[in-house]
Amino acid sequence: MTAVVAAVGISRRYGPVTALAELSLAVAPGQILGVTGPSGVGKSTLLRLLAGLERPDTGHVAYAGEPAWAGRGVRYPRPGYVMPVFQNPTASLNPRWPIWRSLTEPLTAPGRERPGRARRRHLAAEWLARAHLDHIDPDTRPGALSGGQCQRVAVLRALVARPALIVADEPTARQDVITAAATSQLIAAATAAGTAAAVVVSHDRAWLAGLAHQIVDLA
Ligand SMILES: Nc1ncnc2c1ncn2[C@@H]1O[C@H](COP(=O)(O)OP(=O)(O)OP(=O)(O)O)[C@@H](O)[C@H]1O
Repeated sequence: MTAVVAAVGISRRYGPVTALAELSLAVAPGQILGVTGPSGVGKSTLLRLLAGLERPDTGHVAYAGEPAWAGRGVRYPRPGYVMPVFQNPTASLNPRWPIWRSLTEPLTAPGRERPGRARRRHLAAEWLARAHLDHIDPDTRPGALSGGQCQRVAVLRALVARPALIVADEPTARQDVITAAATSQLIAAATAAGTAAAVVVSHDRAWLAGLAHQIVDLA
């Protein structure tokens, strides 16, 4: 089965610092790969390389068997192929936008049929309900939400356009045990159909063990 994402011998340096050295992995459709390890070991760097946000200094990344960096810039098999969830949810949620707008923004990517404003608001409400966040008004601005609520909205935002690959950096960082379990369910449900894959970074090995099919420990 062709991997959703594969990396062969990827390395990344920042000046004198080797953030990641000679790493290889592959994630098949339907699979969740967990990444753990101590602070500074290169987990976020690995996610940026797998997401195509940065180019490896050595080695190769491939999406669905196609080289990610065949030309000057990254090439995804389709718009929205990869969706990131950043460590800091405010990086995904525009503070000036109501959350319905941020949540459904991936649906406005080129090559898609753009839903109208009312449809987007309705879809946002549906996704919030799916994450047991239906008490949140879709017109709320992120500043009025807790850190944990923002983080779950950021996870939902990564799922709405049904990406092939979800890369999530500490998606439960601000969450208690119950909300972390809800986040697991969202990620697991997004991959359960067997077409999408996920790579999830966490310091919480117990939580990761309950979610991931395989775990890479960068320690
Ligand atoms: N943009 C950058 N410029 C310079 N150095 C960087 C950059 N990004 C990462 N590094 C360095 O690369 C190393 C790996 O960083 P990275 O953020 O990938 O680690 P991490 O395992 O995700 O850490 P944490 O668990 O604390 O988030 C660190 O030494 C870090 O200082």
